[in-house]
Amino acid sequence: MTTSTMTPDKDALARVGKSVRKRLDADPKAYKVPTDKAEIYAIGEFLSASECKKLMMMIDVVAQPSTLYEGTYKDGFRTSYSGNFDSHDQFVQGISRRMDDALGLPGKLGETIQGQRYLPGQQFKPHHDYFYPTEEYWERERKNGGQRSWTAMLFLNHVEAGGATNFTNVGINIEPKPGVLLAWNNATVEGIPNEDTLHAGTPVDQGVKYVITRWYRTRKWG
Ligand SMILES: O=C(O)CCC(=O)C(=O)O
Ligand SMILES: [Fe+2]
Repeated sequence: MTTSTMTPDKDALARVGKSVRKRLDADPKAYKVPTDKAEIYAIGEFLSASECKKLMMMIDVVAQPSTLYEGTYKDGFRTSYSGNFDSHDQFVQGISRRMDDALGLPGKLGETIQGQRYLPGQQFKPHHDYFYPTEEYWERERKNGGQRSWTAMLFLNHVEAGGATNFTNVGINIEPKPGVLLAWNNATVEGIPNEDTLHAGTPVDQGVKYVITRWYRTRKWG
């Protein structure tokens, strides 16, 4: 078996990784987390307070118990509530475009923005955002835009206690702060899914946590 069949979309992951890296490195507002294990960037004040508020209200409308390919709500793996936004909504389209612009990626690569809400005790245990090509779901996702490259996540509010995004192997905790965009490359520079991007939405202890996420594929999504 060749490397490219063992690692689907390897060349595309390397190419997309490189172009986003170049874009973020040139952005004076983007802060690069100092680690060699993964490419993780943060941009502060990406959204205004009123945009965050509007998105939180929209999450309350679409939120249902979160689903997963592996593990279920019942297993306690991902106990948040989440839902996809209406991709035809003009406000959602504007936010999506700004995320695409920050990363320099064409919007067609991005999945519909997903909103997520965690109440006290709720969490998303350590996981990778990339797909495991050995799993049954892969055949569908392969045709659906292929492997996930970058993740862009926006924190919408301050959480009284808990709820940090923890990059388990890197050993960093990112505390929720309203309007902060967090973006990371799920692959290595070579285009191989990066195991060190393992991350968790740690349990909320007090308050509520709201985030939105947009995952980018290597090819046109959908
Ligand atoms: O809520 C978080 O901090 C992490 C969310 C996450 O990992 C995801 O939605 O893929
Ligand atoms: Fe994730």
